[in-house]
Amino acid sequence: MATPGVGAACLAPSAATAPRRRADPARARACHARPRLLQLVRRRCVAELSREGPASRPLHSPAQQLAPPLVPGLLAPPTQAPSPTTEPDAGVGDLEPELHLEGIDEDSVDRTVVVVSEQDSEIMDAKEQTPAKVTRSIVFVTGEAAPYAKSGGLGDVCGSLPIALAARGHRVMVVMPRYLNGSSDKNYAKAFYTGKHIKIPCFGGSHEVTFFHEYRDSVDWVFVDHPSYHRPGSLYGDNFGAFGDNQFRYTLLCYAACEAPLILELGGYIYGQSCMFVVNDWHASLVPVLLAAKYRPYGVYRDSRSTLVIHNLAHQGVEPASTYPDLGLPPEWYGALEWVFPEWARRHALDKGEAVNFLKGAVVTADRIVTVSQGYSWEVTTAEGGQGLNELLSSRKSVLNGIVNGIDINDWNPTTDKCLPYHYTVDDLSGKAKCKAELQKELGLPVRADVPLIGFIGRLDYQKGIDLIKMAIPDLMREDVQFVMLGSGDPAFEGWMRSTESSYKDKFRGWVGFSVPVSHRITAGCDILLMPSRFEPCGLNQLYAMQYGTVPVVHGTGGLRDTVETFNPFGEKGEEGTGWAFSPLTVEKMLWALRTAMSTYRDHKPSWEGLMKRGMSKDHTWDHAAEQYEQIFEWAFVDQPYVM
Ligand SMILES: Nc1ncnc2c1ncn2[C@@H]1O[C@H](COP(=O)(O)OP(=O)(O)O[C@H]2O[C@H](CO)[C@@H](O)[C@H](O)[C@H]2O)[C@@H](O)[C@H]1O
Repeated sequence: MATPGVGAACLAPSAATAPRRRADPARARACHARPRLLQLVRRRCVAELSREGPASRPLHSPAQQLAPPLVPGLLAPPTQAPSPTTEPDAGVGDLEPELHLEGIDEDSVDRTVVVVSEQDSEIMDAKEQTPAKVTRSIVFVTGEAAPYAKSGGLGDVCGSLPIALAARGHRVMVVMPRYLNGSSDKNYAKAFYTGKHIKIPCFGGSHEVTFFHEYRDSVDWVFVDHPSYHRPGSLYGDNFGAFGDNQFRYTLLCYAACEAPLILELGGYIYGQSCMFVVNDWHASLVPVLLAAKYRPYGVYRDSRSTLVIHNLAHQGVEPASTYPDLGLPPEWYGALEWVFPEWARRHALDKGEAVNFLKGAVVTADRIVTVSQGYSWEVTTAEGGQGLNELLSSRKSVLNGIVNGIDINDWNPTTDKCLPYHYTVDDLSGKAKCKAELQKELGLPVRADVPLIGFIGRLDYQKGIDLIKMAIPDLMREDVQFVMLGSGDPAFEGWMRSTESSYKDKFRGWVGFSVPVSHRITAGCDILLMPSRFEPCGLNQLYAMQYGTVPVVHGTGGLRDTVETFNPFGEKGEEGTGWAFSPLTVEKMLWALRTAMSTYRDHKPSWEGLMKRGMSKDHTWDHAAEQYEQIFEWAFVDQPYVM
């Protein structure tokens, strides 16, 4: 019997000797539905492994063979199993075979055994997926992923890119915390306790975490459970600010993510040591440091590589240098995380500014670095955009690339969106006008088709340029216009939104809060979406807006400049462009762009329709980006690990 493609790499003796096999989604599903087949395959692979020579040892379980003995005393499983808060998953690890597949060869499995969920078939129907040329075991590590937990664009990307990669044939796992904060608990209802738990030596103790798992859309969603993830508030803080123990919470996540591929038998067998770790932002940034400092010296993960994905350089996970011993890293690795604040940023004359910086740790240890747009990959190497890391990032330019995010078109699609009262397509926009009227009704604004309705959605944060909107509002409100803002964050801006609403009752609505359905209705119901971001690594709202025929007016920076083409009525092939990207970032320029957009809306209807249709016709799917990520992974595996 031939070895099936999915996961074969993880059990293969070495990257050099193991032929890489193509694994397609159908095969992935077949594997999950065929535990017996997998167990047989695994036994065979294990047998091959144990024939390897003096280095091999008897295998009792993959975890025993691969992890703790090689990293002495690092992550011992606790002696007593903790009592799970959810029923153990009978489906993980010890599945009882019911199907008799002996004698069926791999190819016939591919053709005949396809277990497709309703959701899967919808996705497959929507677009025929191109399989990847080389398939891999990919482990995403992230602080958030939609729909489980989301505070912004990071959650959107980590909730959809893994699915796109899995659809191309990769075996994909996403590791994130199991946040129980009251509002997100129900999202984890289908994730079950795996029976696996480990103790993590850090912060002066030994901290037990457990693993939960859900298999959905061909992706293994792995949730790390620990009491520090169970508290009210948002993911990273509450009304009093960021949680004081975030460094601890995400240290646990990183250790757990390094162990997960070695110990979790998902769909019957482990991911193993030949993985591509995709570490997102500072929350996951300790992973490449751990690979270099705590695994590779003991022979583990030498066949793995890591890619750091920078979604936002503004958050780096910086804490006092005195916390370094808490991280459980060898003292000689301090330099990887060492960070010294410039003098102006220190608190007093005796403050030496010494700190540890998680994101910096990943910048100096990851094999590849990706930013979420090409424009941003250049900006991070400049003093203006590098947030203090520009020199380091410049020194790694040869492995630094930009890939513009895609969007989840199953979630963000005006023809099927469950949050919308009416649906529409590029060929029939009548539903959009109805969505606008419904939105005006919902907001208590005068229901008028002729007035331009401008929207803003986003975190109320310095990055998003809310202060510019605040300065422009008195001028803008003199026009015949309606404006709706949805956002939460800085309490000062929240208060300003409320008071502005009471000053301009017929024109302005400020919705303070975080509501995904409302964000969909605003995206569909508005004519214009405003994004005056100071910097924007990629930006998703402008992509959603274009997908919904809403014309973006943005500051031409980072990913906004890469994705929004300014309207040109005299282009070579006639009218061109999908919106307005203004620059520099001043109130005057922003007002100029808004007024130009509004007059085009009012006085040049055919041009406006052209703008809407060109935006809607653009390909915003993940397909192209997923292919580019595969190329980055290829390059990473061609090279030796950056830090061996
Ligand atoms: N009050 C609210 N209610 C409902 N939904 C809300 C909301 N506030 C924000 N959202 C949603 O959160 C997401 C925000 O995504 P963005 O990409 O615009 O910004 P963010 O700065 O969070 O992401 C960072 O990471 C992403 C992903 O890489 C980059 O695109 C971006 O430039 C970078 O700053 C969108 O889905 C938006 O609809």
